[in-house]
Amino acid sequence: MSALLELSDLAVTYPAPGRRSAPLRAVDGVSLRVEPGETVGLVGESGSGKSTIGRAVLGLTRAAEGRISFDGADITRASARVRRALASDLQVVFQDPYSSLNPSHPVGKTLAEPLLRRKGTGRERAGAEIRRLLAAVGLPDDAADRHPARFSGGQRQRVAIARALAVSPRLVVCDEPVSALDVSTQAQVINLLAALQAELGVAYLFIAHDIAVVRHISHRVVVLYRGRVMESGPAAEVCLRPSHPYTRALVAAAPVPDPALQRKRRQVRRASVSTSTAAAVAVDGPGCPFAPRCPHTAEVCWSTRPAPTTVGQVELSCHRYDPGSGHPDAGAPLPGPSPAGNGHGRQP
Ligand SMILES: Nc1ncnc2c1ncn2[C@@H]1O[C@H](COP(=O)(O)OP(=O)(O)OP(=O)(O)O)[C@@H](O)[C@H]1O
Repeated sequence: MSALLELSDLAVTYPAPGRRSAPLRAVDGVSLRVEPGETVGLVGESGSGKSTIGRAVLGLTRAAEGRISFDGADITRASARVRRALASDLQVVFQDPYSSLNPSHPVGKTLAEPLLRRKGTGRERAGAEIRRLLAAVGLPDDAADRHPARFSGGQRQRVAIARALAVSPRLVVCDEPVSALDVSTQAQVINLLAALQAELGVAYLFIAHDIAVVRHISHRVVVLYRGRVMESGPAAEVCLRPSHPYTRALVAAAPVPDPALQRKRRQVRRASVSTSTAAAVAVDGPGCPFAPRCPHTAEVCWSTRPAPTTVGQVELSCHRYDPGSGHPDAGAPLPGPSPAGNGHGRQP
């Protein structure tokens, strides 16, 4: 059965700043699926290609190679007309709602626009729909008369979510939707997204650099490094028992409230990732992109790109992972409670 969203070997390149250098492969051979009603988290450090994937799905950036399909239809190079038609199925929530909401429009007008574009929706029906949407995202009716500047950051993000949901999309690309919010507001917005998903059956491609946030909302997680998938699988497996040294480093970097545990985690992180300057230098060689930072490298890691292998429900791209013994430190639980959140990843 076809997925709601499917990326197959997606590559996106950007022109290099200098004329002589090769174009940057910001996304390189990424494959993933999002099923209806599911949340797939896309996590990685800054520059790993997360937003580029989101933009390619939305048709804002061109794919250089590979295929993007939505509900079985190839949309990789969809025309503007097809994209316009897709807008009712495919929506986005960005990190900064202030820049994506029109500051001179009251919120009611912003929400009315997509509703009135729908055939057969008159002003009266749109008004009722706006009240329903505001209630769904936990805002009072009179929010419709206020301008974006009169809301807090968390409330503005609720407005952005309401606007995305106004057209009853089947998939929302959430690009760092909570990164600009304080921790307690983050939790409220995450819980809101999860509740709306349970009610409406909408799917999310949820992009964030914080693995704790991603784990809390996602059913499945895809870990990106330099545009390539390092590890993917059920959120609980990937985030609680990370196998790839890079995922282990990401998990160990997530803060925990206890300073003693934090110290132990820092030790794990140091053991997981080399932090030397030389190691931070980009490699575009034939090997594993993580090799310069990895403490487990062998010769093959420098010469050959690792192919994804399946270990239980997880897919890993690592030459050094041995399903029997793992890496020297893989599989062992990280010290202390797992990063924020009280669940073990969400069940589909
Ligand atoms: N328009 C662009 N032109 C040239 N290079 C770009 C462009 N957009 C992104 N890049 C580069 O592509 C790579 C991936 O960027 P991208 O923004 O997708 O990563 P990200 O994981 O979303 O990071 P962040 O969380 O910082 O946004 C980075 O090296 C970035 O500098």
